[in-house]
This record gives sequence, C-alpha cells and structure tokens, in this order.
Amino acid sequence: MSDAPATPQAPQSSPISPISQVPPRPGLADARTGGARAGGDARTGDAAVLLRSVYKTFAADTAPVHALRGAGLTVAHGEFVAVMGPSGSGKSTLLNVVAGLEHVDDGSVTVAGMSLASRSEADLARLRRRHIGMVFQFFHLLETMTVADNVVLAARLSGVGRRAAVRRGHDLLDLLGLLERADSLPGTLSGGQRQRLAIARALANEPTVLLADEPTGALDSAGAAEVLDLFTRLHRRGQTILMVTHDHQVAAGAERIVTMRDGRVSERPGAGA
Ligand SMILES: Nc1ncnc2c1ncn2[C@@H]1O[C@H](COP(=O)(O)OP(=O)(O)OP(=O)(O)O)[C@@H](O)[C@H]1O
Repeated sequence: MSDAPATPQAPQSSPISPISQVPPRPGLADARTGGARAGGDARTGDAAVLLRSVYKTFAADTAPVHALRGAGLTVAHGEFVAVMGPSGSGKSTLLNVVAGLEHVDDGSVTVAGMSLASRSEADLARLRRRHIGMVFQFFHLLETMTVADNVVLAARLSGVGRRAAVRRGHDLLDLLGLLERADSLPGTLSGGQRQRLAIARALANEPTVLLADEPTGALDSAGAAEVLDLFTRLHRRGQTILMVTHDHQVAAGAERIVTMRDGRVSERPGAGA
C-alpha cells in the first residue's frame, strides 16, 4: 500500500488497544456534534470511512441492477453509524465496497485515509486485514475449534505472532464476556454468545472500522440486546462501527442513523444521539 494512513495504527502486538484502552479517537467530538454527515460534506481528513458519489451496477439476466447510485457517506473515527433502508436499497453493497469486496464503477471509497481505487486484490486483502473487521447475520465460526482458538486464529491471520495472538484472544474474550467459555466449542454457545464470538474474531486485527451486516438478524430479542449492548460498549471505547440493520430498536442504539433508498444515502432527520 502506498498511501499513509490518516490515523496511525496501534502496533500489531499491542493488547486490543482500540477497544480496551484507547481514549476517543480524533474526530469523535466532531461526529458527536454532527460534524460527519451523509453525503461527505463535512470534515473528511480524519474520516475512518469516506464514500463520495459511489456508483455500482450489477449485470443481471433481465436488466442491470443499479445498486449504488451516487452514494455518499462519511464516518468519523469513533463513530457508530446505523444504516437502514428498504430491502434492495444497496445497504450490503455499501458495506461490501467499504470492505473492498466489490469494486465501484464510479466515485471514490477511502478507508483510514487510503483510497481503494486501483488496488490489486492482494493489496485490498492486506488493507482488509489491517483495517476492516466484518460481522454478518450468520456467524461464520470455526465450529471444530474452541472459542479461544477461534479468536487466536483470527489474530494470527491478521499477522500477529503466536504469543501476542493468545494474549489478544484472552483480552478480547474477557472484554466480550466469553472468557469462561474459552475452552468450549462454539456449538455450545447461545445465539448472542455466538455473535459475540464472531465480533471478537472481527476485532482480532484491531480494525479501523467494524462493519456489521444485520448482526442481530438471526437472534432473538435477548440475543439482539446482548449484541447491541456490546456494540455500545465498544463504541464508548472508541471503536468505529458501521452497521446495517432492519431493526429500529437496534439502530436506535447507534450514534447516528442514515437511510438508504435507491442506492443513495440520506441523513435521517432527528436521528442520532
Ligand atoms: N452480486 C450481485 N449480482 C447481482 N445483483 C446484485 C448483487 N449484489 C446485490 N445485487 C442487487 O443489488 C441490489 C442491492 O442489493 P443489496 O444486497 O445491497 O441491498 P440491501 O439493501 O442490503 O437489501 P437487503 O436489506 O434485502 O439485504 C439488489 O437489487 C440486489 O439484488
């Protein structure tokens, strides 16, 4: 990667600093007072995520599908933003372009100050390993490995040495309230605990931004509350979170809600803390 990140990253061996130790990151105060907004019209120099006029069209059997049609969004470091909107409005596509999993047709996507344009797949994978954590509706756990090993392996894959990965796994499980289940298999956990484990895995690389696509979609209300409570705690500790949800109660836990419609993002009047 050629660009320098806008915000220096913690050394890979540091113990889960973005979550457990770091004070609110630069830009958090701006975000909380409404400094960062849909459309990318505000201070953007320190944004964790910045999309400008993003277009993405998928080829389909009948007619092309225009999933993103000029989408713009700025997420400041430390912000917790919920994305709502009707089915098919482009929410998952938006997360996928932020993760570099989908290439855009036009417009720009910047993560941690680095443009995703013209990057090779290998470069995008490196950028993801360093800056992106992803959580999905279904948990994507390694069912034959213990809870602890699920997190340690995720840390190892992000480039952390064995001892540091074990330490980070321990700290994350402690933070996420799963330490007493460290030696269990994921199949023995409740739905909420399984999603907490998936979140621990997603945080193992100390990501600049945690992307969550319907993280409570497969959970009952107790599980959803558990996950939302965790996101709120992570956010208070400075973790940037961009979450897609259909659930108004879950969205209300975010600092700011934006709405997608027909591939564009708009600020929801009156939403946010
Ligand atoms: N890989 C793909 N190939 C073709 N069409 C796609 C692809 N991915 C998404 N689409 C289409 O793009 C549009 C936006 O999809 P997307 O999944 O982003 O919407 P969404 O708002 O997340 O929907 P939902 O709330 O139902 O998950 C939809 O019409 C979808 O069918």
